[in-house]
Amino acid sequence: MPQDIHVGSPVWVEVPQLAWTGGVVTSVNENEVEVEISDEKKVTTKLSKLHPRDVEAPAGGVDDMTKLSYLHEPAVLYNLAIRYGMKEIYTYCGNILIAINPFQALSHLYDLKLMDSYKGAQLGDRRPHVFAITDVAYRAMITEGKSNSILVSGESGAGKTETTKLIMRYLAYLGGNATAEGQTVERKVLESNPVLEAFGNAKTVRNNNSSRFGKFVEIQFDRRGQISGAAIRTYLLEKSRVCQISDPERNYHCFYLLCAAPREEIERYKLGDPKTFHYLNQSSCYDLVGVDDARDYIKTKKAMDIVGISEDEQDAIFRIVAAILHLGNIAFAKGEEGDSSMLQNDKAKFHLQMTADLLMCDLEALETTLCKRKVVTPEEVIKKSLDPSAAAINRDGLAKTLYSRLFDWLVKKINISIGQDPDSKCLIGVLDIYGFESFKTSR
Ligand SMILES: Nc1ncnc2c1ncn2[C@@H]1O[C@H](COP(=O)(O)OP(=O)(O)OP(=O)(O)O)[C@@H](O)[C@H]1O
Repeated sequence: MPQDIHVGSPVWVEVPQLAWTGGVVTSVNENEVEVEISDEKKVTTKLSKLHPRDVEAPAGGVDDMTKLSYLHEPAVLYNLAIRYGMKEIYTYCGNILIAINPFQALSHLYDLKLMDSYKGAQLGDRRPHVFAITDVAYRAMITEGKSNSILVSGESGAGKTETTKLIMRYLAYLGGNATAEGQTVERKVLESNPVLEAFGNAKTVRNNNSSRFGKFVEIQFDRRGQISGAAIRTYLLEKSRVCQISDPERNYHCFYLLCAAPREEIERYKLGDPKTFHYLNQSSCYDLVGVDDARDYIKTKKAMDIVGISEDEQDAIFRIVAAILHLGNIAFAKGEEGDSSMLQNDKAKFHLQMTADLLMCDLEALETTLCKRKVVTPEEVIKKSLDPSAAAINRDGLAKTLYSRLFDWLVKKINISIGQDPDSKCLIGVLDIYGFESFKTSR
């Protein structure tokens, strides 16, 4: 709480909608303060809720917020807003870079000329930029001979994935030579993106293409500082989304892509309208504006070709995706014995049959797995019957495990295709992980 606020002090005061607005204190009465915010409009608030305002701060804001007289929330937000208004999306706070999503292509910010200008420059010599941060990480790696990491964090839709791609582009510029490895590795990492996105991204309230997993991209370098390999590690895939989605979000893209596949494939996997699948119809959102799922299905398959996933493997992948959709439609009813369950109807039997066919497993074994739980005691193994709701939970557990194993397998395959360098001297890791989101309930 500022001690020196008195009548006439310029302050920031919290107001609905605007978050913060500037004003001048007109009266102080113990803890109650009256602030004139504009056109003789006044608000009354507690002294502890006010922040001092620097009236001498530069009109165009500052490019490094450690230069601000006051480093509190309203000062930071105001500075970022002024700069954003001037299309300056990057601002430093010491050696941390803050990037504001421009939601429009700013190609002049990322061209070759600009990359040249950041090469070897000291942090702060040039305008704040993601290339400057990357350059510092690279130079430190070269001079100290130690690996380095860049952490990219922010809430959903903030621009983490785009920023990660820009970091990789700049590292390829620094550590690649036009004909060889650097470019190839960067290209391979980027080319694997559509595959990762089809299986790890989904539409959320904030972002139509939200990554629902954390990603650590390792760019490996040899002794000359040239890129010699790369690897992608993934974390914390949001498994619950496979079985549970809320309106107006979507499940993982791959489910909708497969439902929009050419007729031959739809018949092979006995699919149809996404509205007929329990794992998709919990939300009323099926289509995305500007996205053609049928076209993206073909694009994903092409990306799979590029990363070396064979036709047979692609069939196996989509069989699992289809099996998960059928699995979700296996509904249970109360069985004859107490606390037991059985398939609800012929429709459930059809989906069980389809799941077993697609997963190439025994139908009865699958049914038993869903309706019973194995309890291992020191003496024996008991099969305990499950009531319909426990069987549904069991079914969802299987769907989640199948999906996350499939995702892990894809990542492994992508890494083989990109190629790691076992003798790499150092690496730069880029961690793209969501943060700052607070949910009412954590799933
Ligand atoms: N630097 C940028 N220039 C232009 N557009 C951008 C930039 N950064 C982000 N965007 C736009 O914002 C959208 C969302 O960004 P992005 O997918 O990178 O967010 P994210 O933080 O990774 O979100 P999530 O955590 O949900 O995956 C992008 O699809 C792109 O349209």
